[in-house]
Amino acid sequence: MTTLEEAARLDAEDELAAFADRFVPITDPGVVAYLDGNSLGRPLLSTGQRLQELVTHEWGARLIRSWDEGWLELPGRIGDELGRVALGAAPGQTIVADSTSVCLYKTLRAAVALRPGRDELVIDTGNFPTDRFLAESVAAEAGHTVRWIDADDVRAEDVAAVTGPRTAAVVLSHVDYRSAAIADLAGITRLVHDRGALTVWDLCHSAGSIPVELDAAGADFAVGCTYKFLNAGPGAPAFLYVNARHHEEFAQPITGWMGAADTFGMAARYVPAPGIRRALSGTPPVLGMVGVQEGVALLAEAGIERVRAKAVALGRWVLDLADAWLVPLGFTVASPREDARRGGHVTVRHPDAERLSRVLIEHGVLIDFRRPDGIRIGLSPLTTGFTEVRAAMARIRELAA
Ligand SMILES: Cc1ncc(COP(=O)(O)O)c(C=O)c1O
Ligand SMILES: Nc1c(O)cccc1C(=O)C[C@H](N)C(=O)O
Repeated sequence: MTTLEEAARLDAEDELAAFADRFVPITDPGVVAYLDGNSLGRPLLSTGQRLQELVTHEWGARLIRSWDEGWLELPGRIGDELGRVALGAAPGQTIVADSTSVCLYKTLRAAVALRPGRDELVIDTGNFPTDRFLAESVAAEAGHTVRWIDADDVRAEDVAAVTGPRTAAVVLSHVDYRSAAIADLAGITRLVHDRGALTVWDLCHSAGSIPVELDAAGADFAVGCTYKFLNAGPGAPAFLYVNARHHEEFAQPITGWMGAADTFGMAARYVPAPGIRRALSGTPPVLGMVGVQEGVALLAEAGIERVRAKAVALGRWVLDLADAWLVPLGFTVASPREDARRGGHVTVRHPDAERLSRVLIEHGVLIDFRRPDGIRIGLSPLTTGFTEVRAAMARIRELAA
């Protein structure tokens, strides 16, 4: 069923439909659909209000006193809430800081240092560039070798094939940025631990879209960004998770004063802070953290389970429309069809995807193109509607015909 009536029925039954009103409305009449929330989530109305208040009151009126009146605590406080709402992480293990790239660098260096005598880092060739580049540079710094998994959709058996007594750490994305394939976080973590190595999970395409159970899986480290499904804003700070069992030995390379035991003691030597705070380096980006706080608060209201249920329904809707309208035109579906294996977007492939993506964007269908031939349709359950998706798919059919 691909009718407008069916789309209207799905929208009417959508328990999360009202959450769209909490976002800055799209006023550009040229926009047919925003399907790129997995690259940049839409802004919450409350973020604008909170930023205004912060500038006027906390910054403008309270001035420097605000650091002691709450700002210094924000990275850990928001981290704990994010951990509770979306990551399955008990308090004291998640902190908001830096960019995902920098958090990856810190955790990779720390992971390698925790496994002396081992000299291999494992990553897949399909991973996001920042992950691959950093695995290579950390390996070069440590005198390690990168062992590549040559797969788009990494399975436990692929990891098993390249890990062994030389493996120090394995870096993987939980949800693949191109295909949306979900990796078996718990199973792979178990397998990597059986081989004596550590895991670093990239949760960029999971956080705020699909429930993650880091503690239950016994994960070692995780990083992720907040500007996608958490709607925190362009360049908003990332997050980093370190399982409590590693806190004492967690040694990250950017040893700034904010991660030191006594930040204002102006000590002669760096002594790391106890707990997750040692993952910090410099002054926390307070303005950027406002967006994270608002995004996490909204997610807490909506509930990650309901968000996931709607992401699955939206994904199925895209697949139904793609099968009916796009496959006959030469498209193929690159994302897993099984709901349990597909994250929060659907990618379709077409030989002319690059040109078609440009034309689609010109016509108000805001998707993105991922090399070599993928059109990525991002589904953000707090803002995306079923009628909106249908309108976009109809436009793709029309422009590709
Ligand atoms: C899987 C993945 N890792 C990392 C990043 C990027 O991290 P950063 O925020 O440092 O640009 C992205 C997206 O930008 C991503 O999709
Ligand atoms: N972080 C981005 C940026 O600074 C500019 C443009 C896009 C991005 C993205 O987030 C891309 C995204 N990680 C992806 O999966 O493609």
